Amino acid sequence: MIVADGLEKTFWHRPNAKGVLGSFRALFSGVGSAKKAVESVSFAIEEGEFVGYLGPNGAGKSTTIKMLVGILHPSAGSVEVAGMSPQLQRREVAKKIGVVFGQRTQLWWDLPVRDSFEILQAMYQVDEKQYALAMERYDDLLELGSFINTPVRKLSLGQRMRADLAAALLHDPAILFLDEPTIGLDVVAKERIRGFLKEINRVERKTILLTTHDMDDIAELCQRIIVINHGKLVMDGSLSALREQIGLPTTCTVQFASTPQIQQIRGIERIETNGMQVQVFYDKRTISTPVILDEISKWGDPLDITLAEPEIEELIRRIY
Ligand SMILES: Nc1ncnc2c1ncn2[C@@H]1O[C@H](COP(=O)(O)OP(=O)(O)OP(=O)(O)O)[C@@H](O)[C@H]1O
Repeated sequence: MIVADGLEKTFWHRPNAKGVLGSFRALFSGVGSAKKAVESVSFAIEEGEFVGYLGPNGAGKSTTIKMLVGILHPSAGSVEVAGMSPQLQRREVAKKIGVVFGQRTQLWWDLPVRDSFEILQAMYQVDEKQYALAMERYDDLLELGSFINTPVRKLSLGQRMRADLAAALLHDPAILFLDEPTIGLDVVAKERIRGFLKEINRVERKTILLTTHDMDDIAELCQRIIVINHGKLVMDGSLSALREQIGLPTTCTVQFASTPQIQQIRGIERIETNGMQVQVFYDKRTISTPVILDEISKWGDPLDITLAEPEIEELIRRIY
């Protein structure tokens, strides 16, 4: 469905020049430096997959998406979306894809939401029957009814995102590219968007590629994650594979009745204390939980013991 093969994008940064003449000089002087925003990135995404495309700020995520949807031309390598080139067959590819950039809207700012939808209907040549079906389905899932006649500029961020998602889906594309669709939303609005995305992936088998900095988006939605850093692909696999690969520590938190007499335990990663609370970080592949509990019981009287598997935030932090 989506194939990136040795994908690269180099941007040319020129020094700041003063005035129009200076800008022209800078343009033709050849002075400046090349910045590889995306470097030799390859992956293949099958129909119906829900993939998280992750990386720290400036890693090259948006640049990749822009090449996948045909906005940018790769400096090297190739892209295939629904069996076509987004650069050479932009119109045909546009019919197969829906795109949402969380930071920007594709709707007309001063027009009511419904008018934007009708413009998009005409642009994508969606027939009346399909349009009515889409409206019914997405109104049901996204509850558009309460703001369908409101100008886009008056919508809350959550409402705007719901309208943008419906707009991206009006022409029933098989593939969705979502660049930070939950950015800036409150917890309830995020949950609503996630529920919607899960539904269209599961029921309609939409293939979804999502960039996000929200760890709950990843945990709840993505069956597979691809991580890039400094433009290069550093990981591609399931979350559980990632956990195994990184080998992050399990945390055992113990609350003692009185100040514990802590002894070092061989083979653990580290111990952190906070008053009468102690946290032991260990890799279960090296040392078992019963051994840890046995050692801890020698330190004093535990009031409460909790075990926690590595947090997804910590996993991602380690890769970055
Ligand atoms: N049009 C451009 N011209 C020059 N440099 C650019 C351009 N677009 C992006 N870059 C640079 O390419 C690099 C990757 O940017 P990109 O926007 O793809 O990162 P990102 O992973 O999406 O980051 P974020 O999470 O902050 O959105 C950055 O160093 C950025 O400054």
